[in-house]
Amino acid sequence: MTTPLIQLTDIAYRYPLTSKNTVSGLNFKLNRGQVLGVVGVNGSGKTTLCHIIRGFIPSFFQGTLHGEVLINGQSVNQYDDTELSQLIGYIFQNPFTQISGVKETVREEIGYGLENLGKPSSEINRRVDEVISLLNLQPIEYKNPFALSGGQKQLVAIAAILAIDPDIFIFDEPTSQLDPAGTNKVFAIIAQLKEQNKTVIIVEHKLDLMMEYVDQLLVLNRDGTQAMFGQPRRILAHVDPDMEMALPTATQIFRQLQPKYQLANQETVPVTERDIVTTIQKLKRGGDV
Ligand SMILES: Nc1ncnc2c1ncn2[C@@H]1O[C@H](COP(=O)(O)OP(=O)(O)OP(=O)(O)O)[C@@H](O)[C@H]1O
Repeated sequence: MTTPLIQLTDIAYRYPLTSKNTVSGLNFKLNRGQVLGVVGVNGSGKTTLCHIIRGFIPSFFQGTLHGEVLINGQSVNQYDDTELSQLIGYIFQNPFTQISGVKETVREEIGYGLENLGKPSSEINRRVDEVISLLNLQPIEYKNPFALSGGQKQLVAIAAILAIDPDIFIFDEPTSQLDPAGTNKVFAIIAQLKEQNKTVIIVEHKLDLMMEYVDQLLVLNRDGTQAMFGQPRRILAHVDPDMEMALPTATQIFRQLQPKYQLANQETVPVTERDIVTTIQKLKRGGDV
């Protein structure tokens, strides 16, 4: 049996000076090449979970952490900082957090992570050129990172991580500052990462878009406990209506069609546009869904 790339066992964490756990009962595995979507209401602990996987907790945030995070079979705390930055790329929810503040151009900013890893300048230049062209950042290449809009900063933050080419990418709401064109660009990159067999964890409120790419879904309850983990089509078939969970449009349409066409509850439900179109086509032909 292959070792999962990421494995969480009985994770519970409490921030310093707080009286109860922010997240608890987290147990799941992710294999290389899988894309995990993380959903839950505001404050349910999505960012906290990302910090735990990246090892920022408890090294940076302190507090009380129970349980174990294994990356490739080794505890995340046993990697040194350089190894971890090369292994896991982290795109912060707030791109302002990610800008180093020590570089004067976008080009230098994008190469900064590689520079810290001690890469030769020829390699840094090659990688920076590649990601600038991938994300069409040529028009802002020589701008000061602080002069950028929020959306541009977000793309530069993503570019800097892509340049490092880690095995694992954690995207914490990567499109929060982006317009639809920028959002599509980010999802196109996620599709590419998936083709390259990278492992991706993404926190994202744009459920319909996210469903096109994720293999696994983790749903957090309001209190930071794990509600569900598994294949999206399966787990969304079993969402308790009392959970106040936002559902993808395709799943909502299916739920609305169920009473009209007397469709029994299924083991799987449509989660993408293509899923629901196929379901409707079958219904029109009078077939089973
Ligand atoms: N440094 C901290 N110290 C104490 N409590 C914190 C700290 N950071 C976050 N929290 C609390 O932990 C809980 C989970 O926060 P977290 O940011 O992980 O949730 P989230 O699901 O990512 O939220 P959002 O969707 O709003 O980004 C919240 O109640 C938050 O106020």
